[in-house]
Amino acid sequence: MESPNGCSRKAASKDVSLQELRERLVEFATVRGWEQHHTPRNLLLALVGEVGELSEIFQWKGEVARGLPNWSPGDKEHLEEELSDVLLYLVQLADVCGIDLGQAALTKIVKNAQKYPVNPKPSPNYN
Ligand SMILES: Nc1ccn([C@H]2C[C@H](O)[C@@H](COP(=O)(O)OP(=O)(O)OP(=O)(O)O)O2)c(=O)n1
Repeated sequence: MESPNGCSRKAASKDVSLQELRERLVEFATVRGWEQHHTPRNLLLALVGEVGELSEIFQWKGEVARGLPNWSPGDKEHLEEELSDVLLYLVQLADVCGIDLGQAALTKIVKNAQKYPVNPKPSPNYN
């Protein structure tokens, strides 16, 4: 079944690994001769720029309900693109820094759980 942006549901539900993205991005840059430009600093600046573009989508909209029920297919497609740009630059940044992003993220989740145990005293942020 086709989604509004033309992607099949099967393709949309495929479990994509960070390693696959990393490999695809290395190929993308290599065949264009862009590796020389993909330095940590340049990729960080590109990432921040894309975070800005992502922010613009939400700018001035007020609070937005989870699932974006009132957004048009076009708005959702735009969001998909900007989220992807952020992810793709983040994956590239981690790669050129020699960081295994998937493992690093799993390790950070463990650290987060230790820092914020279940059933602590009521958090002032949520009460
Ligand atoms: N040197 C580059 C340039 C682009 N890209 C990839 C990563 C992003 O997914 C996307 C970014 O492309 P654009 O700079 O054209 O940005 P947008 O797609 O957001 O276009 P626009 O800024 O016109 O909305 O392309 C990349 O890997 N390396």
